[in-house]
Amino acid sequence: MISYLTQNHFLVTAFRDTPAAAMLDLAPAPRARRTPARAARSPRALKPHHANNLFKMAPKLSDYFKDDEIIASKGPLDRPISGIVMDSRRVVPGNLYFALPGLRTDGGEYIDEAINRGAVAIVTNKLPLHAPGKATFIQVADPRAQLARVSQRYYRFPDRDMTVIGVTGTNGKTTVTHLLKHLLNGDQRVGLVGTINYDLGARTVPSFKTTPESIDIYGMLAQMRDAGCRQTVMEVSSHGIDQNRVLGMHFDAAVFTNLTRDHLDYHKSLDEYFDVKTRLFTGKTGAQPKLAVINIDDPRGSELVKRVPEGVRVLTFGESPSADVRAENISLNFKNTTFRLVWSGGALDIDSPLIGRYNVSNLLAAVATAIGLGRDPLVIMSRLKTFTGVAGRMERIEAGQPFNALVDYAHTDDALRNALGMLRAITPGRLLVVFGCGGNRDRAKRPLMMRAVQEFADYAFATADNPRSEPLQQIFDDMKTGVTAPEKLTWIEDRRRAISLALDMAKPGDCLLVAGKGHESYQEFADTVIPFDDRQTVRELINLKTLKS
Ligand SMILES: CC(=O)N[C@H]1[C@@H](OP(=O)(O)OP(=O)(O)OC[C@H]2O[C@@H](n3ccc(=O)[nH]c3=O)[C@H](O)[C@@H]2O)O[C@H](CO)[C@@H](O)[C@@H]1O[C@H](C)C(=O)N[C@@H](C)C(=O)N[C@H](CCC(=O)O)C(=O)O
Ligand SMILES: Nc1ncnc2c1ncn2[C@@H]1O[C@H](COP(=O)(O)OP(=O)(O)OP(=O)(O)O)[C@@H](O)[C@H]1O
Ligand SMILES: N[C@H](CCC[C@H](N)C(=O)O)C(=O)O
Ligand SMILES: [Mg+2]
Repeated sequence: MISYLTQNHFLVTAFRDTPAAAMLDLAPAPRARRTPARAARSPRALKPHHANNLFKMAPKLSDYFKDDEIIASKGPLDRPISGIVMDSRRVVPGNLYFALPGLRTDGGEYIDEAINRGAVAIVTNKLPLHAPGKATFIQVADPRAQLARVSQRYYRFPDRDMTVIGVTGTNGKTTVTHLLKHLLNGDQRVGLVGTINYDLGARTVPSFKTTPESIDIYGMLAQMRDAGCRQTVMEVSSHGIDQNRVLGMHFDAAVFTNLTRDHLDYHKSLDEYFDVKTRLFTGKTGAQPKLAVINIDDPRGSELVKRVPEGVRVLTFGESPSADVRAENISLNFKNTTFRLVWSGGALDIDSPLIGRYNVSNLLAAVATAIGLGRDPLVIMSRLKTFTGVAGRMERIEAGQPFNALVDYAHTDDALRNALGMLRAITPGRLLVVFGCGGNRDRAKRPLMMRAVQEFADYAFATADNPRSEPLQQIFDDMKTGVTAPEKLTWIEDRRRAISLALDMAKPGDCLLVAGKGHESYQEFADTVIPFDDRQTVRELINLKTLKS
């Protein structure tokens, strides 16, 4: 459990390892049927024989499992449950606890705790020889996969009540989902699940995982449905696919942005990372999408097109002349991006404040998806005009300083190369960078990120970016192996001080990029998370320095 103060000074208690739904009460109870207890409380109290009938109708444990999903069981299967949970610490009386095997521990270790807290049923991959107490035990082959199936049933298939769009790829998921939400927002409300927040229709809450656990996702989709959302856009991370967090989800469209190096701490190789992403398009997540929207400027995208099964409609996008939806006459500058978007049905002149060539790709992805789903191109065009950008993605900080200052979420070598390459081309003065590498993440990307920064920046400050439980010195040592120009680099552990020194160095005409944390409002250490927001810090420091001078 991690406690921290948000920038607004509200105490937020983040159970990073537990379902956000439990923590933030994101998951609604499934819409109640008239159970005997409810019926007795209601003014239209039922006669006893009606109550008996309703009791028979109340959902039971067995209603959430198909016979062939159960390998063996002990105890009654016809008992009602009060909710589903995957963390023993969150169990309340009447719950069904899923004991999931994990990378660090095994949920099976916490079965006794779950039962002590009142769990009435346990799903596990190994049945205990002597089942303790009166709880029902259900043995299944893959508890994580079963969790998704049960969650989907428990929340009554909310994905089938709305148009669901899943966006995957190494970079651009957040940008494309926010763009899509903006484009599709009209008569019908649009829900969103992703890195920055979860928009549930009636309320928006900060996010704790890009793609949350299946129990959270289905719970959130149920809330969106109840709030009147008929569409939802969702970032689908490779962890999410691999851990069956979206198993069984009916995607109306699946979007592929790109694939570059990341997360090789988790995936064995780039090929395996790609194979995992591919599952979203081939039906290996349980259901084939109706539409696949794929970036063919990326060689992995062209490969993906070949893997999409027949029956899934494919719409390709990119700068490539063979793309179904393509960009022509691209013009890039620091203020806006313009291009002509061409597809078989016509052409649109795009003018967007999103800067950088990669944003042409993001804009194509979003517009191609909206067109592919049959939305009116003229409405798309008019909505695009009012899209101002995504928090912490090339976000400009204007505090009266005589140089450009930007905060961006680039945290891979590819993203850094793109972001810095773009800024290099439009910066008359020097390009200064503050950046770090995340702890407990892909160690091998660290030297590559350093190399990318050294290639483009005139001067860089290497600092902390969520060291988590790794010693910062170890992260720095990994980064050091990528240093090519030590004279253009300073190591500063404290991120605020690194930003301060970079601001001291900046002169008119220069550009400062603070990369890696984007919208994040915290800095995560081994056992504490402190409030930290790059945007706020840059603004504050500029104001302080202006006052002093
Ligand atoms: C690497 C990774 O994805 N790890 C996920 C994995 O953790 P794990 O296998 O280590 O789980 P574990 O700690 O061994 O615990 C096993 C089970 O025991 C349970 N448990 C544990 C302790 C206890 O007292 N009681 C109890 O019941 C846990 O709830 C869990 O279900 O399973 C856990 C839930 O079962 C996840 O919360 C956890 O995500 C961690 C927090 C995480 O940081 N994930 C990141 C890397 C992630 O998923 N990121 C992607 C975005 C990536 C991108 O940028 O593209 C995301 O979608 O957010
Ligand atoms: N299409 C793209 N191609 C390459 N780089 C991109 C692209 N879009 C955005 N970026 C870079 O990657 C950073 C992250 O973008 P974004 O948040 O949209 O990606 P994401 O896929 O959601 O990332 P994450 O997996 O961390 O949630 C941006 O700040 C920018 O530097
Ligand atoms: N979704 C990414 C975000 C990385 C952001 C960066 N600030 C870091 O902590 O490495 C991850 O969890 O790997
Ligand atoms: Mg994201």
